[in-house]
Amino acid sequence: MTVATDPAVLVLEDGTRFAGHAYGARGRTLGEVVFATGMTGYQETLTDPSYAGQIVVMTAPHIGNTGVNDEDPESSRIWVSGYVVRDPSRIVSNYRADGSLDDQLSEQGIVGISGIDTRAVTRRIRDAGAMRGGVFSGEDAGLDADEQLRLVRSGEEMTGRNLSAEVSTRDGYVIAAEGERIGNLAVLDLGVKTSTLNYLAARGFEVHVLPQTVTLDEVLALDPVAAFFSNGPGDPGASDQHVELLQGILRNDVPFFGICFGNQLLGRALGFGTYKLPFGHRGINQPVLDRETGRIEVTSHNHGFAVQAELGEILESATGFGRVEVSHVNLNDNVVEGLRALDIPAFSVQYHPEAAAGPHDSNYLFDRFRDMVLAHKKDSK
Ligand SMILES: NC(=O)CC[C@H](N)C(=O)O
Repeated sequence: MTVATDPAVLVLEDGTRFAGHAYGARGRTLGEVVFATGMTGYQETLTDPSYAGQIVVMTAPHIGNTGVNDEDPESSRIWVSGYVVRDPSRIVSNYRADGSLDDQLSEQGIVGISGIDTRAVTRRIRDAGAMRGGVFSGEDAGLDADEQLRLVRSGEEMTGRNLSAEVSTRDGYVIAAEGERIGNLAVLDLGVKTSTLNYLAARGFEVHVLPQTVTLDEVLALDPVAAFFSNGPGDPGASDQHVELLQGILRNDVPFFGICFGNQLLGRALGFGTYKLPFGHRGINQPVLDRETGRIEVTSHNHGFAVQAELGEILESATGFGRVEVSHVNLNDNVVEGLRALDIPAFSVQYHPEAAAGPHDSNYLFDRFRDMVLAHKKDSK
């Protein structure tokens, strides 16, 4: 494979410019520039719908070594709006590979840039916070620098952005339960990852994946043993309709588990606020404390927002759902990483127990969910 040498530039909204080479599709793309620290798992990152609207900078310097395959994607396509790497691999070297990352980015129209000092970009974002940015290549690389900056600054801010409609399934579908069947699980697809669905089906749930427009009546018509809200892109503060849906689900005594965006929506449903982190957590090496067991897990993350809640004591839901506690905390920065309601069967985590890509330390949460649902089923008989 030859590595392209035609010019491209990454422009940040503060005016910083990083010159590099075109990678993937040529053209221009805009988005929020964020960095991801995983040393492995670029396919899982690229296909995670939560990255919609974001230009992802990989801090691992060498990307593309293992090419691409059909087994690792977390959804049907690449969702990042742009991709920034330092040193793309010149060869594809893996027995599972059936193509190169560069080609796949081109095929899917994803504008990337290589030859970038990704450490410098990361330090800039870490110091100044996530910013809007743009990648310009092909003819757009030749645009006037002022024009490029104007375009970047005309891009949408992530704060206030609702992206659920862009990533959610249009039609509902079902994944059959494996083993002993527990019952129907209503899954709100806000950008769900395939691994999550597989883990849920493997725990005995008949997984009904529902579009983000689903109504409470439609959810209840499934006679669900539980409900699940997925990860997803955008600002949880802009998802009022999903907060209301969740409140309806909780009021109907349906047990609930949420991941990432789903955790933020549980936070809001219980009456807490959400806020934007300076540069977020994205990677597969984030230490999280499970306060119930005292165990520390190394976990997979991808979030730029978080739930605002006191860590110290037992809290009271301002929306009438009783007592709540912060169940998990990030040990790097004390950000809330999980919530548990004490008076209703509901909990959620801000990180990714499906671990794609990433360590499997937190897989137990799917068991905890199954156990909670089975206990609730028994109690309500
Ligand atoms: N992975 C996710 O679900 C991300 C949730 C939300 N979009 C955030 O950035 O915080």
